[in-house]
Amino acid sequence: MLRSTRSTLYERLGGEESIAAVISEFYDRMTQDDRVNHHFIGVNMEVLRRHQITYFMSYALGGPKHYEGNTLRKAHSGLNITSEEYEIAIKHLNSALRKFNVAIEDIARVEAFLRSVKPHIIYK
Ligand code: HEM
Repeated sequence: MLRSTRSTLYERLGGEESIAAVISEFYDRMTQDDRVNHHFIGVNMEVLRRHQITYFMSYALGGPKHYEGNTLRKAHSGLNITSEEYEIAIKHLNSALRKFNVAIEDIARVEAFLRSVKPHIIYK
């Protein structure tokens, strides 16, 4: 069995195709959730989905793609995202990762990364 130190999260999640599926599931959940979906009114979801996929692949998961979107701080400035809304996003992403049978310790790694960028996303 591959030891976790011998492969990247990107590889263990199954590469680009699986990550795209997780991100789609994540956005389905976010846009169906009345507590947060007002943030996505008028947003080009296809562009957002693509940026998210490359963002996760390059920064969060150690994959090969290069993210070319806005910085997280710039993308979320003015959106007034609260800490509670951020927690809802974490829960939906965890559920999406579980649905695709990602190992619990890898889900924890993704969550730890996302917590490290929380100050860039929420409104203070
Ligand atoms: C949990 C960690 C999060 C990460 C890693 C993240 C990541 C990103 C990325 C990479 C983009 C694309 C930037 C671009 O298009 O150049 C983006 C845009 C956006 N995010 Fe997040 N996000 C997070 C949480 C949230 C939350 C909690 C909300 C709202 C409830 C949110 C709402 C948005 C919106 C509305 C945009 C589009 C802004 C626009 O196109 O004007 N994000 N996010």
